[in-house]
Amino acid sequence: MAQCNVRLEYMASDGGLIRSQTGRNILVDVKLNDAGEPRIFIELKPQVELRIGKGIRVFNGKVEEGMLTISMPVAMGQRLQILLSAALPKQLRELCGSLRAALFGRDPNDRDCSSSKHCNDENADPQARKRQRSHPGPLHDDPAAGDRRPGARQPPRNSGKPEKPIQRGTESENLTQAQERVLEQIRSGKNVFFTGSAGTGKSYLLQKVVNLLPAATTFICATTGLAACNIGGITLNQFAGIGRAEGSAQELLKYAARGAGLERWRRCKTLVIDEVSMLDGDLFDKLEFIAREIRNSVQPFGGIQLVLSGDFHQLPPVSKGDERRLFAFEGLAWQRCIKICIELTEVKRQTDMSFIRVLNAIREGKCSQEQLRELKAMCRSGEDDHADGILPTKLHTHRKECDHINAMHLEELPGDFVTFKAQKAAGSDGAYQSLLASCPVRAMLHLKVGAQVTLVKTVDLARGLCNGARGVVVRFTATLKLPVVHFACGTECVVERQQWNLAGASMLQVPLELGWALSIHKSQGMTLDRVEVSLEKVFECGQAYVALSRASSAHGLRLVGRLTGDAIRAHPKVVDFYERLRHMKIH
Ligand SMILES: Nc1ncnc2c1ncn2[C@@H]1O[C@H](COP(=O)(O)OP(=O)(O)OP(=O)(O)O)[C@@H](O)[C@H]1O
Repeated sequence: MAQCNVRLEYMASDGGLIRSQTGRNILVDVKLNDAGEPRIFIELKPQVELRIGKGIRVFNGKVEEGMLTISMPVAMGQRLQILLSAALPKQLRELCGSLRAALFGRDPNDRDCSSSKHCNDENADPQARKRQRSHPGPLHDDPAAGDRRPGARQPPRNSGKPEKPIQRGTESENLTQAQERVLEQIRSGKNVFFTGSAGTGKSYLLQKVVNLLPAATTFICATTGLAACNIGGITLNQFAGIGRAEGSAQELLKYAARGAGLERWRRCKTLVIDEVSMLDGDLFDKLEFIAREIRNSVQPFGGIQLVLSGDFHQLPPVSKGDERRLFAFEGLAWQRCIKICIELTEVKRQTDMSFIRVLNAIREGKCSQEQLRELKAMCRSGEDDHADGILPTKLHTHRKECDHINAMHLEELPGDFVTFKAQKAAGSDGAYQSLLASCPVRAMLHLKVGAQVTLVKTVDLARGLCNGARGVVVRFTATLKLPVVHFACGTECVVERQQWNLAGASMLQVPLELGWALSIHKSQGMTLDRVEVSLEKVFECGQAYVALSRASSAHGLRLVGRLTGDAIRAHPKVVDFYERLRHMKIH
């Protein structure tokens, strides 16, 4: 099995592209289907299952660079090119072994790839080779790193060749009307800010946006390392090449206009920034200045298309001491660049309308005493009575408190620890340390049978295995000692290591965190099945809202401690911003 970026290209008999589909961090495997026949399974949505038969060609010349191309006939003289990239070479070698085994009628689990007889690059179709070259290279999630590795794909330069048009089609499946509108505006090249309350599908939509835009000229960034890891991108500071962003705009320009940073600024056509609520307005202004200077352009943001996503009612920019940071919308760059704001209003995380109404009132800091009483009445109270042994996760304002609670509970469990050490796959020591610091998983994960765990990466949405899914470790597998987790949604499965990438570093680790307690900061973006919230220590606007809105239902939310209106605060500037936004009816 390989986890990689995937591009499927359906080609007409004359070599023209009919349609394509892309995805990042997708699982690709060769295994037997229910009828016992070997198939290639690609975990796109919907899943793609392909027959392995006559006419299949495998171009494995770039396996060591994390790329592999498979070409096969489909219907009516058409061919399908499967372009895999950003994979671990070991996984691709195994995939080639399984393919060869399948072609020769052996069990695809025989993954020996020592011979390259039938996985040979020599007779590669030149067109497929060309496309493989233009396909995202190893660790493409960090375009910044692409140019530093020996032999890595060079970014396309301004050759005058028109860029591949943005594809329509599969990306817009299952979207709400507002989500569709966002995609439409992005397709037409506009700068777009899309926002909405928790659970309205901003992250869901962002994934579609990422799949939609050409990988070579699109940079996927987030304001924090954690958020960047979650979307398979890089931090905004890494993109900009400005280190810790300390200094005046002129000083930052000097850093940005060097080496790989300069190359990224020049190459970038679309810049996606997630969790924009945590972007400091002053920094946004400086970046806009840098963009115009480096690109020698008077256009807003130097002509780069901006796609911003986030909810200003959630966590704000991190303050430095007493110095209050500006919201991004307070800066001049916002006025200059952002003309299209689209608010997603259809909540997808929860279905209970009265719970959604109370959450929305909390978001806007307008929760009446009556609504607070209503919330208390809706939520669970008293003892944990979950028959499956999965306890609610306690959300806390401070990470240290969570670490203490988790360590204590784990220690109390009987039995031996099983430890999972993160496996470094690529990157310098510095980049690897940054990845570890940003990643939602730890360098060392200690588990025991009975440990409460939270899944920290969406691995299979259809089976309820999303970021935040709660479960309990029921055993470890005999050979690899991987954890088998029973999840609150009813699924029980082996949790395998997943790949994490950031800024040129890559590692494999089991995507679990201890689940007795979790910091509110770390929970941002998650959907939690069972959660316990105490709002007594809340110190920041938006914190109470982030904590409460993680719950997928009021039934799965337990409120403890005193709940007063004081804990529920919305920042007046944010309230004003959203009022203006709605009043202006920009969209
Ligand atoms: N159009 C859609 N169709 C089906 N499910 C959706 C859709 N949009 C979002 N969802 C689902 O709704 C849930 C919440 O979505 P998501 O996490 O993207 O919301 P969000 O706006 O990013 O929330 P938050 O602000 O809390 O991070 C997820 O389980 C997601 O898969």
